[in-house]
Amino acid sequence: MAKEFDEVEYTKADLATWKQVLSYMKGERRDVILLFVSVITLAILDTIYPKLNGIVIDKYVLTGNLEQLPLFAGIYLAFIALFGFIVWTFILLSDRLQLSISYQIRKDGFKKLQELSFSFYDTSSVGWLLSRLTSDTNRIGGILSWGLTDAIWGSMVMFFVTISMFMMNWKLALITIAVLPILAVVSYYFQTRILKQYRCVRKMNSKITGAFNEGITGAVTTKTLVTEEDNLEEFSHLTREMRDGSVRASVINAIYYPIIVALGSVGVALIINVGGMDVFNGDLSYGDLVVFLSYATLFYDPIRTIANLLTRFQDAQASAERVISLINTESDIIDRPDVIEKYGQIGNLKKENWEPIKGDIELIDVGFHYKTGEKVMEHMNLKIEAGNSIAIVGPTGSGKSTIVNLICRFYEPTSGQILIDGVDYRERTQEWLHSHLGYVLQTPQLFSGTIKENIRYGKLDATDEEIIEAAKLVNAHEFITHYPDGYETVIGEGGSGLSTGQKQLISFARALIANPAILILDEATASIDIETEKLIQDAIQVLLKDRTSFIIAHRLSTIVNANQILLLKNGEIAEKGTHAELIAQKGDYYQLYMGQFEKIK
Ligand SMILES: Nc1ncnc2c1ncn2[C@@H]1O[C@H](COP(=O)(O)OP(=O)(O)OP(=O)(O)O)[C@@H](O)[C@H]1O
Repeated sequence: MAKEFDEVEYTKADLATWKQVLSYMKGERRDVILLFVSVITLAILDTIYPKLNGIVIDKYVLTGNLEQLPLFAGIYLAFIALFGFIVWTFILLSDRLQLSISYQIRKDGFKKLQELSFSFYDTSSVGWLLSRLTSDTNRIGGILSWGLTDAIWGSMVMFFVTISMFMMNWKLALITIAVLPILAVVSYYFQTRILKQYRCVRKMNSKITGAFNEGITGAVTTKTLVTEEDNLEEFSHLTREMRDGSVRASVINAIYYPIIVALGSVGVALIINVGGMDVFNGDLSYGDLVVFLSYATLFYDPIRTIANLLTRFQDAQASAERVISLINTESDIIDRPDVIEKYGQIGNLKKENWEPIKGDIELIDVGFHYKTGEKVMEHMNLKIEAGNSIAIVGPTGSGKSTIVNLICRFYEPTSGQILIDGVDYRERTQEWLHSHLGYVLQTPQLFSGTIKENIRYGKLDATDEEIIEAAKLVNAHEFITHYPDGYETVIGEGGSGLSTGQKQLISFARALIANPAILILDEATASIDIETEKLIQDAIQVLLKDRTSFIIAHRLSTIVNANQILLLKNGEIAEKGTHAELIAQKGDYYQLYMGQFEKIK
């Protein structure tokens, strides 16, 4: 089953995962050290600041020694300036660390997505993958930068304040610390509940994103099926649940904060009570009492931060597991080490060892089943000589796409062999095969950019002349030059602004300029006007010339012109031959021809 948009599963901390996540900080060693130093310095300054107040009260205010106050004003100013500088430094460093970690994880994730085979995409939805590379990576980056900053600052403040308190008055120090366990338990209790609500809100948010996605991509279908009202009701239900979850989180927050403040006040009240007596008895100065009151607040504050961090860590743990599992996913189709050694891999292609390709293809006893399904084909044998075109026809689900996916090595046979120029294609790298392979999809995939750029995707170093030549050969030149900007015309995402036929012609030009030895053409079924249809039929013949081609064919002209026709039925080659031979056989192809192709002649 495809993974859900934002599957939320929470597990215990896993050291191996965190070790791998922490390795992303390796390159940032200098920033991490600087961050540690600045946060520890901040905690020290936080501890010193109340002491300054105590000294001013005891030494100058209470003694009336006011002439020294301007000196202290100067010290305060210097202190505040240093404080500001440290805060600036750690905000900058934390942000930088977060961005850099997220960037590196995202880069590795994207690289992995490029490497993974088709079978991976059979079970992972686009939404699920997007969540991994966006919100999950942000969460990991956040916990490693801001989370770490908060944790170090919080624990260091508590550490320095505790030392300072014990140095001043151990009795008051113990009273301050006594409130700590109650605060910690209460904070953890509430933070866990708040987090639970936020998870629920996030899950709803993911579902809403999914609903938006489906609403936008399926807008036409929704309208034609008149399901707007049902969709709206479903969407309202999701947004209501999200609102309710957010309100619940706010309510818990609203209860939590007064309780924390009240508990903190209990600590402060105890200090005033006991400390007041000590001042009265002369065991404590006024200044130190004021310092203790400040310390109580300073000491309790990090509890909230740390409790919040502990719960956020659980979230980040789930994110880390999902992202790391994605990054560690092994592709089902991998080249053998000795093959990589000889032919290289992306980043280090050893093209000098690449044999030129002719385009002979042979399937020997090929059997195949998808990971999740039953056998799609068994003992398939087929031999195609270089330069020949094969039209594959057959009912839906008969295995047409499967056979071309196997030839492209998007999937590998589960038994048997596929030979290219007499050699098992696993003896060479995927890059070798794919660089000699062109695939024109039924729905042409165009990218936002100019028409020229779209054609150039086929051969990145193509000259403008080559691009125009290719466009001319596939009958695209004329309509392109009709645009005021010609080849520089900017087309939108997915080729919006162009008709289906025009998109097809551009994708033909792109395939032609790549000049692959093996071409796969999934012919479009969409009917287009007669004039464009004729242009497309002619362009297909140009495209197929002198290369081994497989066409999942729907047009009679393509089928008739093919060197061989394969009629597939339940993953088997039911009939094979030229059009004339198969018509003469009066078998299934004949029936199909009479019943279906006849109409679309
Ligand atoms: N990714 C997949 N995972 C599991 N089973 C699959 C997958 N793709 C196809 N199948 C199954 O394999 C069989 C052959 O499918 P295939 O897509 O090759 O047929 P097809 O002839 O191209 O069909 P169509 O004309 O509808 O595109 C079908 O039974 C299909 O359900």
